[in-house]
Amino acid sequence: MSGPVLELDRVSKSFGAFRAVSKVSVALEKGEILGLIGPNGAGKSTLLNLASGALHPTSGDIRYHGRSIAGAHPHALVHRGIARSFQITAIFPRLTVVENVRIALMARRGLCRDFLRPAGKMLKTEIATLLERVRMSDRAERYAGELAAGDRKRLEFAIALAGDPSVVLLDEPTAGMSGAERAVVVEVIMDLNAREGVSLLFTEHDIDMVFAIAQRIVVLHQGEKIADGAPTEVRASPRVQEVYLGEAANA
Ligand SMILES: Nc1ncnc2c1ncn2[C@@H]1O[C@H](COP(=O)(O)OP(=O)(O)OP(=O)(O)O)[C@@H](O)[C@H]1O
Repeated sequence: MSGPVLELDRVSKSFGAFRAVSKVSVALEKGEILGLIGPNGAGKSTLLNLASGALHPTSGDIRYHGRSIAGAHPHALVHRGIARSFQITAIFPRLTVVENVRIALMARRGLCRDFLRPAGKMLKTEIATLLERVRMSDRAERYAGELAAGDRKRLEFAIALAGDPSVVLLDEPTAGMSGAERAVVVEVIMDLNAREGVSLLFTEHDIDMVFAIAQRIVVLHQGEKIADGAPTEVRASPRVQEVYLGEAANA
């Protein structure tokens, strides 16, 4: 089927009298890496929350493969193929990397009632594949709570990928990481997109990273979309320079 995988169609979101997102339209194409940028408070996280079902739009529609998903519960969307990775990682710190991934796989496959069975060999191949995809094979037996920021984020990717998603939404995937950790996370993101054809929509404060990996960039400012295009077009936009890049330069 052609057309966007995920489409936000003139979505608005108000919190009381405050409009955090105002009539924003964004179409994520199949296999695309789309970066969402904007100054603090521009509405990026709100837009990602609307896309993942964590928030429901005040008006406008959201479609996944052409069908409206506005108002759908996040769990339902995960099962349909939209995975969300959070700014604050949602992992079990006292379990190992392998155990965390196993639980994610079991949950996605409705095997939760088997939690108490000896789970040593269950899903071994799938777990190994997921860990390989996020470059974590060598950390399989480490406790999740002892991992460095970049490793935690990659474990979180593995958990998101356990549902075999076609769309992955990422909220600041390299936040709080060292340069080296960031480089590995970027490599994993690029690889997921290139090898698996996963469509990615991500927010990020690290502008260099956005311009390095995004194929298209949407810029928000005060809840409104002010640019949407190829990185070179966005970089050249006087409006973007004025409200966003100018602000960064003055910071
Ligand atoms: N639950 C909420 N209730 C009230 N206001 C909210 C709520 N969530 C977000 N806002 C407001 O909506 C605006 C957009 O917030 P949002 O977190 O989407 O921005 P952002 O672009 O992700 O910002 P940042 O880059 O700082 O993370 C902000 O002014 C914020 O204070």
